[in-house]
Amino acid sequence: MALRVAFLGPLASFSHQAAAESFGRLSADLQPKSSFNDAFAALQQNQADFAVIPCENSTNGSVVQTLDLLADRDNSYPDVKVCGEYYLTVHHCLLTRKGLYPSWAEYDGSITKLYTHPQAWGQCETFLGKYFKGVERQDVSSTSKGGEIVSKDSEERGGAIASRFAAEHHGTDVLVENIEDRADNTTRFLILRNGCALETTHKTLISFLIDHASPGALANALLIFKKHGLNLTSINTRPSLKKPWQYIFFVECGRTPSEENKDAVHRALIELREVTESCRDLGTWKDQLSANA
Ligand SMILES: O=C(O)C(=O)C[C@]1(C(=O)O)C=C[C@@H](O)C=C1
Repeated sequence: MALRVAFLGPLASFSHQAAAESFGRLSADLQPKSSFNDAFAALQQNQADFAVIPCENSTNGSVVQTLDLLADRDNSYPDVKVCGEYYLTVHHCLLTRKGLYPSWAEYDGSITKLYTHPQAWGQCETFLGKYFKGVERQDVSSTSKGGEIVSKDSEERGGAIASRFAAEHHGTDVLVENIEDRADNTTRFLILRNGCALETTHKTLISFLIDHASPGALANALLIFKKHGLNLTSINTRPSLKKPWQYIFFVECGRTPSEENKDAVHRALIELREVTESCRDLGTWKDQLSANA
């Protein structure tokens, strides 16, 4: 099953970008949620394996909503754990309904309302102070939500602060680009997981050669992994180049470390040496998909 990754939606938010960039290569199932609370709840209820949540911005400081959820004063999310981080460079644009203004050079100052996520205002204060002093500001659940609102409204002269990606997604114009106060504007996202659902797995890679003339030699070798509680996760072969049609087997196996199985790999290797022509321990590492505790 693909990894389920929750993030603040709708699609084309900065959180979506961060989730896609941090989990894209794992072909994850990216799940937009309408609030940070919903993303936390999905994780706690095992409806998501990970959540990608902003916690801090280089220009505007902490995302207090996230800190409040992590503070978890009423113990609603006891199993939510941080397992990683991701830095996203954040470039904001001013989005307006398609065709509303010909260009920024010809903008007549008629926008009456601006929409964005509360975090984004503070990242664009210089631009807003210069061109939109006194214009009404409406907080919305995400920058992408702001883009969606201005793409749909037909009466109002609204503007949204969001990404170029959101403009393309919602079919709005980009009236001005790079309106953030600082070109190095960066948001740090925390990667969260459910500490109960997914424990850290350690993976080990072992290679061995067996006597192909001996029936059951491979089965005997694989049974040793089973005996020591080592879960087989992949088997590959390459020609041994010693004899034609003889192979080196590469076996990857995983285990959730515990007091009982801490010597499992060592014990399995001792037994493997007895049933194989040769065998080699190629190393153990923390499985990236189960992440760090
Ligand atoms: O509104 C979005 O697009 C989000 O993903 C949220 C968020 C945030 O809360 O920090 C993410 C990155 C930017 O800093 C602005 C907004």
